Formats: sequence, C-alpha cells, structure tokens
Amino acid sequence: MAAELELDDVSKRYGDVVALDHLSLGLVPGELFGFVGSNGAGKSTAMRIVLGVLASDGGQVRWQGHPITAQDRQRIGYMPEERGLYPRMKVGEQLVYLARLHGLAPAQATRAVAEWTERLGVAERIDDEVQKLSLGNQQRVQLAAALVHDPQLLVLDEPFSGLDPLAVDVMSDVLRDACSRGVPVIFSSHQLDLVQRLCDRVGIIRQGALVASGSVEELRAGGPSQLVVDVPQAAPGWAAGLPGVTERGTEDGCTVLELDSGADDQLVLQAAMATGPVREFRRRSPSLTELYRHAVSEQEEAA
Ligand SMILES: Nc1ncnc2c1ncn2[C@@H]1O[C@H](COP(=O)(O)OP(=O)(O)OP(=O)(O)O)[C@@H](O)[C@H]1O
Repeated sequence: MAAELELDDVSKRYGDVVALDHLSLGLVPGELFGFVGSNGAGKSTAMRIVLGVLASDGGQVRWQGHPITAQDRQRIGYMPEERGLYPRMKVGEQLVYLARLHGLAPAQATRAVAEWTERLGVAERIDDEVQKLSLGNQQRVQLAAALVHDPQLLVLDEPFSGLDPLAVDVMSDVLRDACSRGVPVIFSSHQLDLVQRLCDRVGIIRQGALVASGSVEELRAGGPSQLVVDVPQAAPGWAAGLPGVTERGTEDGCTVLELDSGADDQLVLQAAMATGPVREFRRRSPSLTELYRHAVSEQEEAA
C-alpha cells in the first residue's frame, strides 16, 4: 500500500545541533505508528515539520504523493508537546473555536464538540475554564481539539504522558478507532510497553535518524533470542561462562539469558539441570524496551 504521509530525507539543524539527520519514514492509511527515542532524539522536531510550524533545512514532506500543502495541513489533528490550549477559555467555546478554524460550519462544530467531549469523558466540564481542569483532563480536551475537525491524519506528541490508566485506555481506543476509519496516526511516547501493545509499526529514532523500524513482531523476531529459566536451587551466576550466553538479570525469580545466534540452548539446559530442578525453560523474543536499549546502546558503542 502506498504511503499517505512521507518524510523523505528530512534534515533540520538548530545552530550546531543536528536535530534531524536525513530522516525518512512513511505512514500507510489506517496505520498506528509509534515514534520512540530518547529525549532530544528529534521526535517533536519531525512532527512540527509535518505540521509546518517549523521549516526543514532539506528533504520533503509529502501527503498522498504530492508535497504537503497548507490545505492538507488544515486536515491534520495535532497535539503539540507544549499543548497550547487557552487556559482562561471555556472548554466548549475553545473546542468550537478550534473546529471553526479548521473549516467546520457552526452547527457541525457544536455537534462534533458534543460528541468528542462525551466520548472522552469531559462533557460535564464543557463550561469550565481549561485551567480549572486537572492535567489529565486538559489532555483529554487537547485530544478532542485534535479530533473535532475530522482529521485525515493524527500527529500526537506524547499523548499518553501523565494519563491515568483509564484515560490511557480511552486514548488507546480513540486512536485505534481513528485507524479503523483509515486515518493514519503517528504518536511519540516513552511508554514502550504501551507502544508495543498498541502499534502496527514502530520507528526508533536516535540523534535525528531512524535506527530501526518495522512491525513490533518484525523487530522482536530480529532481536537476540532470550531464555527464561527457573532454577530455584541455582547459585547466582550459574550460567556464567556458557558460550554465547549473557545473563540479563532476573524476572519473577527466573534467570533471563540472552543467546547469540550460534549459542546452544541444550548446553544451557544441561547447565540448568546440573543446579537442581528446572521449573521453567522457555525461549522468547526480547521486548520492545529491550530492543530499544539495544538499538540505542549499540549505536552509542559504535559512535
Ligand atoms: N528551538 C530550539 N532551539 C534549539 N535547539 C532545539 C530547539 N528545539 C529542539 N532543539 C534541539 O533539537 C534536538 C531535538 O529535539 P526534539 O525536541 O525534537 O526531541 P524529542 O525527541 O522530541 O525529545 P523529547 O523526548 O525530550 O521530547 C535536541 O537536541 C534539542 O535540544
């Protein structure tokens, strides 16, 4: 499927700081894309360039195959990192105003605001000033602001930060629904468990460049294999010295081992059995968090 949104070789510097270093990525219709990377890796910069609030130094942003225009950008739902609601304006008035700015007729805007505030659980706060809401509820209003004008694309900068678990569920459902209507969604997050659970595809960015991207399954399958071993009577370090095996710590009393591609898991099993009973012995793929650490530290070692 052809990408709807494409960043092609996009670069951006702030003085000596390279914020984006020839970044390329594409989003297909209805795709939920998780954008992860350390603080300062360039996620917000990339999103601002998509929105046109910041100009790139090189490269191109394309929408449906053509260089993105101001009119296309009108149809983007954006949640900026710095948020940007007017604190003294009432929730409802503000949302209607923002919907009108994006071209909705008054009746349409009022209807969309009623629907989205209801869906996001802030309908009762519609006549309150934004500043009187808790931060999490302000964030729900911010998401409503991104959605009220029926966007063709959602670009959300850390939409999950600071949300309670129920609000995380509401946000996740809303994003999934947007995708099921064909709207591509790109969002940044440091909550990698959530990204792993939610996203169709993930991109890991480091120092302005994509160091890994693919579906969570692809990334996990390409990572180093792990063994989880429960050997209750083993002394610490029981697996030390086994060829191609690195101990990665313990989880719920089990030893987690990482295997190089040529490592022999049967040797590990023999070593485990030599310690006493083996209650559990299973292979698994690394989590996104582990892959992320791997991708970032590998690059640092290579630098
Ligand atoms: N207005 C600016 N002036 C100078 N440098 C900037 C500016 N905005 C961003 N930078 C720098 O550009 C780089 C990328 O920053 P950016 O905010 O895009 O990262 P990020 O991945 O969104 O980080 P975080 O996860 O902390 O939000 C960083 O080194 C940052 O310090």
